[in-house]
Amino acid sequence: MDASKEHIISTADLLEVEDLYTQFRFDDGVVRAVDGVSFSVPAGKTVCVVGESGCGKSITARSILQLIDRPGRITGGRIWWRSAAAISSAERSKRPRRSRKSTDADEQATDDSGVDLVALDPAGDHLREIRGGEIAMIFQEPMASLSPMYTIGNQLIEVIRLHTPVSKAAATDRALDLLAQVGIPRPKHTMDAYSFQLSGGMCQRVMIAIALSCNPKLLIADEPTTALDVTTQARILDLLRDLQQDSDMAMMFITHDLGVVAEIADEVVVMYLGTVVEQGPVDEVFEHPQHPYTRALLASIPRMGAGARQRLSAIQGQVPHPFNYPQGCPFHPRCPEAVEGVCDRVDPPTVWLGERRRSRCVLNDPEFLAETEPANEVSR
Ligand SMILES: Nc1ncnc2c1ncn2[C@@H]1O[C@H](COP(=O)(O)OP(=O)(O)OP(=O)(O)O)[C@@H](O)[C@H]1O
Repeated sequence: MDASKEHIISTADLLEVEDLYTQFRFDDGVVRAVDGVSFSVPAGKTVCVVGESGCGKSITARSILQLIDRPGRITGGRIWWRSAAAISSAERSKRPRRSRKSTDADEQATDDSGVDLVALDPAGDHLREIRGGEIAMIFQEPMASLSPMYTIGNQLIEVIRLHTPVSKAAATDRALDLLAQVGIPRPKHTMDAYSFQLSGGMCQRVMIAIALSCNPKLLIADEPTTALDVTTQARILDLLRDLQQDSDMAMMFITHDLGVVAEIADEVVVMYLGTVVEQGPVDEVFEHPQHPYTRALLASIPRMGAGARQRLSAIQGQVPHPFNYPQGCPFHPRCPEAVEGVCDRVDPPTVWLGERRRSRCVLNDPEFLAETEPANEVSR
């Protein structure tokens, strides 16, 4: 096992994404949406994934549950799911098959410490049980995720009964409890409403209730507040933070807003052009950012009390389209600290700066930089 993997694997990690590649293949090129991503989510903690638009945050999240539309495909890597249920299911899969529909792919996906979600049969029972059961996901557009054809109550009851064998009456009681838990003022009234009769904020609360209905171990939230007004955004964030703190649920929260990260994250994963450029405990990353991209992102946040005339520094240039993936460090064309002849030529090494802290930049590895600089190569 190489040194970088030793750091990633920890028994406390519930989810471990290991060198994940997801690509969209077209006649005229390949979009390398996720290009060798590794990170982990510890049980009960909130990990925020940040980066500008198009950096691969959503495709990483969707890859976890195999929700990638064609022509997209996971082309490499593993995604270890290590909940207690996944581990006991791994043990079950070693016994002779019984009633549960377990395919060869599902059996091969398991080892003693969990299940590799990438290797599960996309149409098999195992992935279906995990999706919406142990791992729930909420999206940016709550209205689009709810059906306008059925009442909120019907949709909530259906999800509850899909994953738990309870009577309709018991599912109705649970639905009412969940609506109250997510702060819906008149749960009984809302049970009979349709999504188009509710505000965006109320729809997102309903989606959170649906997500929580099976007591997930991990909630993946893909920019869940972006489509909402600022006040509603703050309320939904408070709700998610309270729910997460009251349970042992872990959260993977995708956002481009570092203000949100500062409020809710335990750890942060900074993505750029399909890669993780920096990762670590949120306080350490915010106080001592190691990657020039993280520094640029942080410099672009407006600061309270800096006065009306403060200048926001925008990051120069744009995220290149993954059809035009630059050679060397993916950030070098926009990087104010790029080293000519190095960053435009070689892949930056991943440098571990602590047990859960790393950065992917030659500046963090002076030895590698010294060895790679063109002047040194000539003299060798
Ligand atoms: N269905 C698709 N077909 C082709 N390319 C896609 C598809 N979906 C995403 N991509 C490409 O994959 C890359 C990563 O996209 P992704 O949606 O993960 O970015 P993101 O960081 O979540 O951005 P945003 O914050 O705007 O949601 C982008 O270049 C995007 O254009």
